[in-house]
Amino acid sequence: MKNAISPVNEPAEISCSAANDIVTRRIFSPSDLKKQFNLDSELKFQIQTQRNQIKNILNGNDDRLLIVVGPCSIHDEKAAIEYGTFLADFSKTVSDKMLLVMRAYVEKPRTNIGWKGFAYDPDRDGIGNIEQGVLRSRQLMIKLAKLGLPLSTEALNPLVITYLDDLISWTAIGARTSESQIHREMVSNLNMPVGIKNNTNGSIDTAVNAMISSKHSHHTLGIDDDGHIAMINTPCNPHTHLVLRGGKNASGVSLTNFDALSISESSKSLEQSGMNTKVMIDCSHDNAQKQHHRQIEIAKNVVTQRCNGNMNVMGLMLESFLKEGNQSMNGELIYGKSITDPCISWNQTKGLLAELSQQMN
Ligand SMILES: O=C[C@H](O)[C@H](O)COP(=O)(O)O
Ligand SMILES: C=C(OP(=O)(O)O)C(=O)O
Repeated sequence: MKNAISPVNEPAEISCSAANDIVTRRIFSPSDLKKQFNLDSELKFQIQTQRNQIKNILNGNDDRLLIVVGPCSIHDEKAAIEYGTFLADFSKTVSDKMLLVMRAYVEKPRTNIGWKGFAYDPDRDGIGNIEQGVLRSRQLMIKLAKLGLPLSTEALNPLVITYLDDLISWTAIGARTSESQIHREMVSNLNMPVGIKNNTNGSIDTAVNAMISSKHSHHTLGIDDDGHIAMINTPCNPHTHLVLRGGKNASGVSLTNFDALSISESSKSLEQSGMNTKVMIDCSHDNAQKQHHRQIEIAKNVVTQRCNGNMNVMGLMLESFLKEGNQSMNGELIYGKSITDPCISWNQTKGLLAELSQQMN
C-alpha cells in the first residue's frame, strides 16, 4: 500500500535504482563560498545588532514582541525579495512594539518524503543540486539582509548552516529534530538565539532537554571552515527558548498549546529546569491545524494574553507569503504562493500586525 502523502508536496518518483546511481561529488567549502559572497562590515554589524536585540527580548531587557514571519519555504528568489521588501518597509511602522524577523527557510523537514527545500533542490527538478542550492541561498540571504531585515531559518542539516550562519539572526530547531543530539550540539555551536520547538506529539520535554543540552559545551565531530572533518569543542548557547507549535495525539488528532494554561504550564516546567521561561507561539503548524487563516485568531488571542500581563509570551511565528494558501509544486506555479504549508497573504499579515501593534498600545 502507498503511504498517504499530501497532494501539495507529491515528489517526483525516484526509484531505488536511480538513487543508487548518485555519486559523491565534492563541492566548495563554507569559507570558499563565504569569501565569494562576503558580508561587508556594515552588514556584519547589522546582523550582530539584530542578534543582540533578540537576546535582549529573551532576557527581558527589550519588551517588544519578537515576530518570526514569512513563507513556509523559499522557492522563488524574486517572490522572496518582493515579500522581503514589503516586510522591511512595514517593519519600520511597528518597530516600537515588535521586532520582525523574516523566515528565509531553505531547508524543510518532511514527515516522510517531499521537496526538501531550496538548498537541496533549487530548481525543483529532483536533481538535488545542493551546490547551487546553498550558493543561491547565500546570494538571496545577502539581498534580503541588505533590505535591513533580520533573517531566520531552520537548521536541519548541520553542514548546510555552515554556509549561511553569518547571515542569520535567529534559528529554529524543528519539531522533528529537537530530540537529536547532533542538533543540540549544533545549537551549542551557534552564535545566535535559537528557538526550539515542542515535538510533533506536542510534548515540550524534548525541547526543554534540548535547551539544557545546548546550554552546555560539547565535544563533537564536524567540519571546519575549510570543509575538513574536525574535532569541535562547542562554546555553549545560553540564548535558546521554547516554541509552542501544537502537536498530534496518538490518534493523529491535532492538539493546540497556545492557550493560557498550556503556556503557564510550559513556563513552569522551564523554570523548574532552570531555563528561560519566555516562550514563542507558533500560530501555524498543529496550532492552526493546517488552516492558515486560523493563525490570525491565534495571534490575536496570544497577544491579548500578553496584554493581560503574561510577559512569558515573548514572540509569535506566522507563515505568510504574498498570496494566501498553498499550491501543488507540480505544474505551473502561481507567483508568490507557498508550495509547502499554507500561508496567510501579505495583505492579511500587514493588517494583522498593524492590529496587534495597536492592541499593544
Ligand atoms: O513547515 C512545514 C511542514 O509542516 C513540514 O515541513 C512537514 O511537512 P510535511 O508533513 O508536508 O512533510
Ligand atoms: C517545519 C516547521 O515547523 P515544525 O518543525 O514545527 O513542523 C517550520 O516552521 O517550517
